[in-house]
Amino acid sequence: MAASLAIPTIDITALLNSSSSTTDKQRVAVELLNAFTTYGVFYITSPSHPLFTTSNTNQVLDATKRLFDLDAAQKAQIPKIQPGGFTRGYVPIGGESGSATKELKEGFSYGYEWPAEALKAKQADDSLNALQGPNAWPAQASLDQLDQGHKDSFKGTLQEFYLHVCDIAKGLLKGISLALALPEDELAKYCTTSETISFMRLFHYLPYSDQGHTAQIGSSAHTDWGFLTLILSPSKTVGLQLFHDNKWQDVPSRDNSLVINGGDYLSLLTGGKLISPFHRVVSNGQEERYSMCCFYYPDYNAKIPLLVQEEIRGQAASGNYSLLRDQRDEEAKHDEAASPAAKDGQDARSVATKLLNGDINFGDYIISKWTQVYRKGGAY
Ligand SMILES: O=C(O)CCC(=O)C(=O)O
Ligand SMILES: [Fe+2]
Repeated sequence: MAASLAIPTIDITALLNSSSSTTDKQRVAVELLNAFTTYGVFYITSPSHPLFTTSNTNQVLDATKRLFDLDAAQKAQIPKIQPGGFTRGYVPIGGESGSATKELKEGFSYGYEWPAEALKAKQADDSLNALQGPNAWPAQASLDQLDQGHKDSFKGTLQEFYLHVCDIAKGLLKGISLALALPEDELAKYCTTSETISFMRLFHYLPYSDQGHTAQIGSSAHTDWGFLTLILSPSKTVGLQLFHDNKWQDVPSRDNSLVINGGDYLSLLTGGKLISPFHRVVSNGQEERYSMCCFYYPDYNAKIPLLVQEEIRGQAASGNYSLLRDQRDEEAKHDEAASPAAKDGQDARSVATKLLNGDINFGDYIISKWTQVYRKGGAY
């Protein structure tokens, strides 16, 4: 097993209460700055918040397991995610990869639950952006089965979990703003409608025996593209790893806490000062692993202004950002015509330059990213 790092756990309570003193918030901001500039990965907790309780973790884990325990025919009824950025529904094994390696996981992706009337009105006047839309829940008969004999509803549990995690993300934005010596509400300006385009992904990783992690992997080495990733992983077995000091090192889950990863967007905003960590998910060859990951995005229309002046954008762009890298598999890279990243005669690299230059917004860009990691070969 790889060595373990001294990754801090930060109590973010002061960022979640409107009555907190500036001193208390500043104290958390200092810890965040330290964690973001050392690893880009850390744990957060807040003992008084319902999210960080064993009973909540068990409830969310139980709902997740129930879903993946559905039989193949029921899973086949759940709409599968499609290329194109708006990812809702079932992710079949092999249906996505950030590299040419097969990722041995299945997933379920959901996000903001629009009130029916609001959704209808927005669909009628065509005012939804391309990352907004309805969730793709299992069929009603499957939902009934998922709820049978359980006091907590499957859908209700997951909806509440999503809202709680988004609240935590909003709290973190305050702390990160302070960490950057910016007004507390500065970063929230880039995330005014984040809750409606961000989403949660439930993952079920399957064990594989290749401990070189080359033939198969849980999640290929990558950085996350958005603002923040918030991960609940009750599995105690090895899984998430961080590339640090030139080697892969375990980031084991801790009770009553979430793992936070800085995203590429946040890192680029800060000229690379806050790290978007290079990470992957591996199997120990024996156990299954479950995780629930919220990918918190900036607004669809967000650009990437440089908020921290002490470093230049050229330096930032030289970092290892998956956001700026072509993640299609090798075969697709040779088939430029079939690649949306290549539209208008642009290759993935020059589209990334457009993003950095502010000529394309985050939402339009991220759609091409999702198409890069979509894999046609997914099977149940
Ligand atoms: O499952 C995890 O713990 C992390 C997954 C991940 O890194 C990702 O999907 O971007
Ligand atoms: Fe990730």
